[in-house]
Amino acid sequence: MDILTVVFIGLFFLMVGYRPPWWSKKQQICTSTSQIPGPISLPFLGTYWTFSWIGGYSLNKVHLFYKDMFQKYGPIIKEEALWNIPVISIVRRNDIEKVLKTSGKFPIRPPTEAIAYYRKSRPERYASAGLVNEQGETWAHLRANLTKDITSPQTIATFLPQVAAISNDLCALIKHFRQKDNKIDQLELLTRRLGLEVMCTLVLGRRMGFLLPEGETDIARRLRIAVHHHFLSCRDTYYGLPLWKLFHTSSYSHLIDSEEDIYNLALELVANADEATKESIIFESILKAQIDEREKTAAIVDFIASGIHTLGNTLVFLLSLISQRKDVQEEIAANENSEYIKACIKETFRLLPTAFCLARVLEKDLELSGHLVKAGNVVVCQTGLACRDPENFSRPNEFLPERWLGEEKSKTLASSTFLLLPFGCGKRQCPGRRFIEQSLPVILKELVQNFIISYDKKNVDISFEFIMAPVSPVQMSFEDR
Ligand code: HEM
Repeated sequence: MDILTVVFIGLFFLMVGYRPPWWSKKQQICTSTSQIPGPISLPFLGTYWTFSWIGGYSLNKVHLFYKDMFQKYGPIIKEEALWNIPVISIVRRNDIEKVLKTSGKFPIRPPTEAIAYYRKSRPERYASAGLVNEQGETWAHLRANLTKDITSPQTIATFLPQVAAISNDLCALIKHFRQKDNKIDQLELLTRRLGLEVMCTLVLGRRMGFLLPEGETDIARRLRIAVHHHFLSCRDTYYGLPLWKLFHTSSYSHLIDSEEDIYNLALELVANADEATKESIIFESILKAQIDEREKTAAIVDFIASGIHTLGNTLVFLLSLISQRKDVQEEIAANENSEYIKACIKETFRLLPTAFCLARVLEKDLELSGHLVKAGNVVVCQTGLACRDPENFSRPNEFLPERWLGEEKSKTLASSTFLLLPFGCGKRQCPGRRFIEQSLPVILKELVQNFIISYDKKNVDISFEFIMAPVSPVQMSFEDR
């Protein structure tokens, strides 16, 4: 074939519109974030309107918004914050993997700006924005100095007998509070009291009595409420219009009030420290850490506050799912094999994660679903939705702990890589992960060995409160086994 024939054939294909696959693939890469689809963005205000009465979505159902957006626009979508700053969400596994794998030495999780701003305004109390919201070298210094013991398997193992004793107290409390028909009226309040007792025991080294049947102590109630308000005001300042930068909005005032309450209550708890507290491994390691003195109180506050609702809500989700399957409860009660319980917990995190997405600031330019996204952009990995995608898991909306066991296990583990990340990923992942993963089986086993748990509803109603939370009140039955 001479050169003229090749040119002629080439021209012919160009004219009839045929393009080889490699050609169209290259051509499809959009190089500007403005080409990423998403809801209409208004000048200056961006896409905030979607969460108003015009848009029809509400912040407490933000997960439904993302579900609809991916259905409407495809696997990559763009929202715009104030000043039209893009926030990109992705749901495909290979995109999520790319983003999480490119994190460098100091991964950047977008901070809760309002907290960072407030803490900066109180230099007499705070030396930085704290472990959760700091970045770069300051974050790495805090992380290295504060998390060694809380992530150590040996240290955690010493706490497990206390976790068992606390779970026992929860069972006694359920027996005390349940009605004649075995129903507990607001289960979420009891599980958060458990979260409070567990976290204080871990950090302060002594039992606080927050689960005593004579009623919630004043300090426990105030701390539980302050942490709840804190999460809600974090959500409102983070996702709402950031008017708090101009003046003290009501959500910013709530945030400050709750930060102050939690700080003062934690100080009160520390001030009442007894010998046991002083001997606590975690408490001692915080006091000895080579960090600014102010960081130590902030760390105690952050550790206690991080665990109360995350643990309490996860437990409600777990119980709501196993309540649908009596056979699973029988298996847990009878089974000495911890693999089965771990499978139930994994399946709960897959279906009802308290943290349903992971955000990062991109450190490198990346091609995500046909779009070139530049370094510096905020990308949100929607892992919760990806875990319910039939492309990733068969029968994705069903609670099937079996998928994590036996023959199915390796297939499920392979398909869950970079998707099932309830505690995040990489250097910034949750330092409480190991403690929660070891404690939850102890708590679950204790409950299931005491009770047959049932729930009238098929699915627990969830609300976004900065983390996922069950809509109050959750009524469940606890019949003696
Ligand atoms: C069910 C319980 C919990 C869940 C689901 C959970 C989830 C998470 C997630 C998703 C992150 C973000 C990770 C990332 O960006 O990669 C995180 C960060 C964090 N969590 Fe947890 N968490 C739980 C319990 C705890 C507990 C008990 C503590 C107390 C030790 C804790 C302390 C923290 C801290 C300090 C960070 C910030 C870490 C950093 O940025 O370096 N969490 N958690």
